[in-house]
Amino acid sequence: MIEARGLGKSYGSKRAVDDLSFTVKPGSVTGFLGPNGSGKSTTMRLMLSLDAGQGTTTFDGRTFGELRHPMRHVGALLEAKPFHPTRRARDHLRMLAAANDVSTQRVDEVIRLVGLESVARGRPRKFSLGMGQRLGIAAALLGDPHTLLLDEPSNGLDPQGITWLRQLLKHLAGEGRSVFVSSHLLQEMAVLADELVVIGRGKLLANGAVADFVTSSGLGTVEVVSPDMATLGPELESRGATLVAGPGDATTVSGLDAAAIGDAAHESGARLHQLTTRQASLEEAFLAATGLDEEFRGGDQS
Ligand SMILES: Nc1ncnc2c1ncn2[C@@H]1O[C@H](COP(=O)(O)OP(=O)(O)OP(=O)(O)O)[C@@H](O)[C@H]1O
Repeated sequence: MIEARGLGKSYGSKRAVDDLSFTVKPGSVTGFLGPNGSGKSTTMRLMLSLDAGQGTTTFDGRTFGELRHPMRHVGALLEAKPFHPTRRARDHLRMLAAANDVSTQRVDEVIRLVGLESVARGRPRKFSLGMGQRLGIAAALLGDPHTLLLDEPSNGLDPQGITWLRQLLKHLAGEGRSVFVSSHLLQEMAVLADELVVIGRGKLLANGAVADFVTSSGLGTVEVVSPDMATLGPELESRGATLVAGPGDATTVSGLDAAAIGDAAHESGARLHQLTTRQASLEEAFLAATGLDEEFRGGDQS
């Protein structure tokens, strides 16, 4: 279990992270989402006491600094290519292993796990971004930690690599570990994460189950087909719904769920031929939650 309490950090007059508190549960993948510059990387550095700032983060009750062999408790990937360009990949991992009392056998195990066997004796200088990420992930996994903190681990991975990473992180969470992972890829997060921490301009916007975040956006709609729409339409509007014609002969209703629409149809004597709930996507919910908190916004295409 990770518990972050009152995290804060300013750069000059800019408040990059502002009184941020959240929890990350074991046995699940927790996605860390926020627009560009919202403070994700700063938060992760604060959690590991790599930046001076306010607040505390505990990992199963202890701060990072209190852990005797930190790598055996918390594995972290914070930036792309965090290794010496000319030190061979395997030697880099062996050095980290030695410093943390981890066996050489484990070094070879993680090299296999991330699929770098064929280049393990090569120098990272020649690695692609994706290969570098795999080496960073290998380093994070070296101490077989109970907690993982990964900043944009899918950066530079190809589609097969992203699928591999998803399966790996789900597997690790399934073993009871806490996995905290930031990503810009919302569609990937939608299939990877069970829980979310969402921030905007350094402040917490949401912390909870992905499904609750999407439902609470209120962006879900219901497609209704009824031969008695002339009766049902005004009835739904009087109950607070908004109606839009289509698709096809359906009417798209927002503001009421399927049960409320079914009740309204029953009470007004309207026949229902179809009632289809359409959930909002994580992307729609994220954009609705962070729309006003976006610092860097591209221009409209016109
Ligand atoms: N070393 C620094 N000096 C000054 N300002 C900084 C520094 N590092 C980060 N910032 C500022 O703090 C804010 C948060 O940055 P951070 O990198 O934590 O955001 P992020 O959510 O990780 O961004 P991205 O999604 O683009 O990687 C930004 O406005 C950034 O400009």
